[in-house]
Amino acid sequence: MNAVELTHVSKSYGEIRALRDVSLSVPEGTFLAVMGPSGSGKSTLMHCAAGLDTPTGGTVVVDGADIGRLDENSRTELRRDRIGFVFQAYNLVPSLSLLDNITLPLRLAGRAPDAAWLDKLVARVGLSDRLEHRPAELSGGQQQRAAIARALVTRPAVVFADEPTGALDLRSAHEVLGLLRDLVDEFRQTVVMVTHDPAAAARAHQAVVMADGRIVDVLPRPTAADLAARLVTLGAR
Ligand SMILES: Nc1ncnc2c1ncn2[C@@H]1O[C@H](COP(=O)(O)OP(=O)(O)OP(=O)(O)O)[C@@H](O)[C@H]1O
Repeated sequence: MNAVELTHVSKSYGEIRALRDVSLSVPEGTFLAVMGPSGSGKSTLMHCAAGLDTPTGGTVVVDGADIGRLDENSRTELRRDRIGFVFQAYNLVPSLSLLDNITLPLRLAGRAPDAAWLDKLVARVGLSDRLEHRPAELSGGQQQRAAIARALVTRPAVVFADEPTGALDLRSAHEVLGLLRDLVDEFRQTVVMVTHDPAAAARAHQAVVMADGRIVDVLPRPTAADLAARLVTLGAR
């Protein structure tokens, strides 16, 4: 089954056509990277796929639910319970401990943590001995790993990661990407990641390249060199 399925999705902002007839399937348990020059529509694609923005045309199905047919409450619930988000700037709550940050989505949903899953997740992201710390006491890499645990705590159908390594040094970025890939391989977590970095996208199972609101390339098992070369030709147009 597909965790996410976009069919003929378009999105216009007035005269600007940010997405033009985009169709895309993300099978469960796979890792997809979305690349493309600035302004090509990556964020718009992700926002439409995550129910944060409403397409002008086409359909978006997440975890079997046609988002366009849901009322606002059901869409909010779907986002809260079935979708995880990881941002470039981590977006942890500074006043909360790491543990409270990680379990926040469950509290918002009025759900009790599954203790076994929480332990496993926290151990897997390497933060078991940091749970009482505040975000400011942690490195950027540790904060992003906490944000990844927070995104996974509800066992969502899909995690959307927007430039998750954009603020990290090379070594932390490598760790975070390795972690995302492992979560896909070990837990069959579906991940969709927007990135400008060909080396990051090369960790995905598949990469799509966007230009002018369209998907212009689909690369299975992408290499950093192939992606970098493709982006150079797009940038040169
Ligand atoms: N809220 C908005 N109102 C008007 N135009 C918008 C809005 N959001 C995006 N756009 C336009 O839609 C197009 C696609 O933007 P989008 O942010 O999706 O690109 P992107 O590939 O994510 O770029 P970047 O890599 O710079 O983040 C651009 O022309 C942008 O200016």
